[in-house]
Amino acid sequence: MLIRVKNLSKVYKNNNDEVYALKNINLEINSGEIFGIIGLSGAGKSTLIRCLNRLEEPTEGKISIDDIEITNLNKKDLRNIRSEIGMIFQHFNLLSSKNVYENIAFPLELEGKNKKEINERVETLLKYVDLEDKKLSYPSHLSGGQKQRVAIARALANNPKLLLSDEGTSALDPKTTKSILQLLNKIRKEFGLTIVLITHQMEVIKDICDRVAIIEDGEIIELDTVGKVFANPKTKTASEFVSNLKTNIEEEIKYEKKPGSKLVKLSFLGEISKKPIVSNMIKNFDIDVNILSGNINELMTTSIGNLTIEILGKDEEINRAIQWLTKENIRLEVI
Ligand SMILES: Nc1ncnc2c1ncn2[C@@H]1O[C@H](COP(=O)(O)OP(=O)(O)OP(=O)(O)O)[C@@H](O)[C@H]1O
Repeated sequence: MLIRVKNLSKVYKNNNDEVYALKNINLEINSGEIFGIIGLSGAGKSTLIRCLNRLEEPTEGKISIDDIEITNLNKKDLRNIRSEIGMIFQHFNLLSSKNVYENIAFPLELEGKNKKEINERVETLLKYVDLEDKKLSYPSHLSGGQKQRVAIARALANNPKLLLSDEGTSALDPKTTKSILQLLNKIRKEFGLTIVLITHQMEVIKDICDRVAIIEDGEIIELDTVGKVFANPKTKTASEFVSNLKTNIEEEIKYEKKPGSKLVKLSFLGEISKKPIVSNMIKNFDIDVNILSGNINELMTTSIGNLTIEILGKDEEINRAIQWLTKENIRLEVI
């Protein structure tokens, strides 16, 4: 589903208080894309994702989904389009009095499907999310990861074209988070679904998203492919999110810099990481290089390498080498 958001604003009014939760948001999300929205607490993420299915009413602006302007729809048409949008939540929102089978069957019952259709669909979904052995269990007897699998199966029951995830992995441990993200990616690939997710974890963006919007105080302050934001974050907030990912910073700090040397942190995006940059640098300039730390972050569509090196030599030679690195389009930071 192609989503277009134009000049979207949301103001919450409580008595005499006004909160500007979203300020003039513009974005397009492509069909089949996994689009991440990241921001700190209170930035406006939930408000934004909830406006996409009108769980929250926008104050101003337009939202269209596959060229249908949802901001204008009457209740009946809104219900129809909502049946094509699935949603999962941080705390799963399962019905505690219904077992796994009944939770997944619930949206199908609301759609008026007959028992046979419901049974076939629920069995298929149980298999898909790998929970066939839990079909008679109640939510209170499931782990967080299992609960989210049930919620995903329920969200997929009516074959939606768009899946919204409101912090869908925030309550899960890192290993379970990975497995849920893998499941979401499998769903996107196999069903061609568009997925929009909000999160405050850069790890989630790194692992699964094609593009990311960074939201702060109700505004989008950065929007690009995940690779570009990782390799070259433009705002302070984006830099902080990126650097919060595990790096070998501690080792760098422990390392004692020798007099006359420079510590340089290099970031390589995609193809460039395959070039023998360091050995070319040593050949071209009268310098020595010590590699202090390195890591590679695998993103959805590319990879980013980070390398921290110590360059030893005469000042002017080191500076020439640094200039050369910049010309090779390598992002670098002298520490
Ligand atoms: N129903 C409401 N009434 C009044 N203010 C609200 C309401 N819902 C959200 N807000 C305010 O709108 C702003 C954005 O909130 P929102 O929940 O969208 O942020 P968020 O980025 O999802 O935060 P979190 O990560 O903590 O959930 C905040 O200042 C919040 O206090």
